Amino acid sequence: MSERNLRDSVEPLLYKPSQEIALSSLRYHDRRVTITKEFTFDAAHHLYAYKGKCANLHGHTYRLVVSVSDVLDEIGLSIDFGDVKALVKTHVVDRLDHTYLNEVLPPMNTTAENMIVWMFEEIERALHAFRETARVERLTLYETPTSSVEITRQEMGL
Ligand SMILES: Nc1nc2c(c(=O)[nH]1)N=C([C@H](O)[C@H](O)COP(=O)(O)OP(=O)(O)OP(=O)(O)O)CN2
Ligand SMILES: [Zn+2]
Repeated sequence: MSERNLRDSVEPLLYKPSQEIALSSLRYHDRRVTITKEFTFDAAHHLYAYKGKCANLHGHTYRLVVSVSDVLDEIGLSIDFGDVKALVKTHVVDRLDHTYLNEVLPPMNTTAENMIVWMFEEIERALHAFRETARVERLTLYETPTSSVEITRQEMGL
């Protein structure tokens, strides 16, 4: 292949400086898109008024799957994955990681169901303060690899 033919075939694939792209082409307008970020944390707990092994002190590696939505900004981002990471870590994950949940959470039985309602309220409050148009859409909390609970915005009555 001649040098000229090579240049002609490669040039269209090369990165173009962003100044050459019209700002309006960087996003879809007025679209709300849901993004999802996952977290893990380790914690100990026991259940009250429960007949079975989970009445005893034990631990889990919890997995929390957080889906949030927002309208796209001027460059086509809903919410930056990094902002969701910082917010969920600050308001939920770092408060629970390597703790004894029965002491750290507000007074409640530490079932996965109760925990996910509390998590939804905490994340929704922090997200709304961060950006008024942002919403929590869905949370899934895995207590073990085979046991999970889930709650949606609709189930929260929002
Ligand atoms: N509906 C719920 N049921 C149970 C909860 C709960 O929060 N909501 N919690 C427990 C215990 O905390 C237990 O640690 C987890 O239960 P389980 O999935 O039965 O744990 P296993 O390790 O036995 O799971 P396998 O993967 O089947 O070995 C109990 N129930
Ligand atoms: Zn448990």
